[in-house]
Amino acid sequence: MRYGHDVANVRAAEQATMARLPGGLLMQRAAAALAATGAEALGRVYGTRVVVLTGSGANGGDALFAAARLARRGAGVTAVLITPDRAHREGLAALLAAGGRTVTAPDASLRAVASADLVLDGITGIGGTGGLRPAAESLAEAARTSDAAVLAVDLPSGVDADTGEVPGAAVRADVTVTFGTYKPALLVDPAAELAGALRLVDIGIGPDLGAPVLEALQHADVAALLPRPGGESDKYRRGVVGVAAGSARYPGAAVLAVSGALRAGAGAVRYAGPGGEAVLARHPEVLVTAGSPHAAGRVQAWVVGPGLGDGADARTTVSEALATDVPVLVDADGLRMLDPRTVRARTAPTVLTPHAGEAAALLGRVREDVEAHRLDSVRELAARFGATVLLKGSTTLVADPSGETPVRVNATGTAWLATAGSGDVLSGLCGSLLAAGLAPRDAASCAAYLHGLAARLAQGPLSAMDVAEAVPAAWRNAMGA
Ligand SMILES: NC(=O)C1=CN([C@@H]2O[C@H](COP(=O)(O)OP(=O)(O)OC[C@H]3O[C@@H](n4cnc5c(N)ncnc54)[C@H](OP(=O)(O)O)[C@@H]3O)[C@@H](O)[C@H]2O)[C@@H](O)CC1
Ligand SMILES: [K+]
Repeated sequence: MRYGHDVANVRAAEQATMARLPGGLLMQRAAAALAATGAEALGRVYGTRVVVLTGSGANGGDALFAAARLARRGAGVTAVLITPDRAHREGLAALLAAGGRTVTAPDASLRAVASADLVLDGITGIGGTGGLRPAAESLAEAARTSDAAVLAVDLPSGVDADTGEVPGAAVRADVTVTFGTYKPALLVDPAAELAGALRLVDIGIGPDLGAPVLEALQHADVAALLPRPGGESDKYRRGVVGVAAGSARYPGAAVLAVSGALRAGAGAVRYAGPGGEAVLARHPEVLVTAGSPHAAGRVQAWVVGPGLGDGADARTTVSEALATDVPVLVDADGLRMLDPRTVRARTAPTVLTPHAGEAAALLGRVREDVEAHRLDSVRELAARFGATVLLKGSTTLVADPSGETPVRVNATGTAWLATAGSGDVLSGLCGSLLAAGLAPRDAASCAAYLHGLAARLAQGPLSAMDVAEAVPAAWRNAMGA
């Protein structure tokens, strides 16, 4: 598991650790790791040009100490002092002692950045608030347009550490070296997208960290959560999933949702709706009824919504599914028919799987607002509906209604997944895992993981059906088989 902790937690852990260790040791550990990553990015250190964007806090101190190490290995180092009278005193002294120089004039600073091989971004770390200020903004822009590798210290400056929001100008890094734990901004978009490759460095604060606010599943976690059929498994033990999706107008959504469900280990899939013929043509093993969910027979979870359209039948379908006492996943068109009171009153779990536009409609906001505040939005939706919410996106988020468990973040997705119908496959996949008995948060986060991994394994341009067909390979891959 990869964990993310908020700033208050990191600061408390830092205090507790520092009380046991000699002063300055944490910063030296941070600087050593930064210098090593910087040297790796440069290939050969001697004779290269390194520029430090130096802010007024300890983030700048880390960067200055790291630069001093590179200067001692023969790099020509220039520290751009954004607030010259407030630069980290010991860090600056170390750099000057190692032969580095400083620059403060705006023109000279921008020229130094433009001709650098490596830029160390030490403007702000976890102490930054709001977007970059104007002086820092032009330097960040110069770094972005230069050929230099940009190495962010702890976080790309300008992002909001706790929320992953990017309130204004920010640095775009190629690599971020972060200390002690991941900060939410490194895992949640839009900030995560500015961080580049991530490198987590253990500086010794781990034992003092409290509960994480974020978790990202890794292969081993998914392998431990996925169901394995035992010797005595019958179809009900493996889970029977009901799919109420598709319409005369959109039969494809039914086929895709069923495909996702079949490939995620369900013992059987029952389909209810007008798309039965199309479903059977592709998947003869499915038990089909033309009626509504009531007519479908016993299932252990329902997937309802993809391609339903918005007619009266669609409303009946959604309310019948919600009236059952099994887990229900609501997606796509089904999300437009949701009343928070009905969802909250359910005794079995409900999972909602909106993309940003659907989430915005549920929250009464505009899409851009949800995209800018993803973590907030997913938490608020989960609380408002009393449901587990999976907010789709380049980094998919899964929040539980209690608000007490860490939000799960999935990073296996690829841009190729933004293809028509891929969400239908995801809902089927997740429905299967719910039917197998996984807790809603586990089902949703494992489904997102497998879905993203399937798209990666399928490689390159792909259709939604390609994603569904690659799910078994993703499953085997996660299981290490
Ligand atoms: N945690 C750990 O264990 C360890 C942490 N370590 C390191 O410490 C870092 C945290 O250091 P920190 O607390 O000094 O804050 P930091 O991020 O340098 O920024 C604060 C300064 O920036 C300024 N400023 C604020 N907003 C701004 C903006 N938008 N644009 C421009 N400037 C802005 C603000 O100035 P002011 O508002 O007062 O003008 C303030 O002075 C952490 O990220 C890690 O790198 C390591 O040494 C190892 C151990
Ligand atoms: K930084």
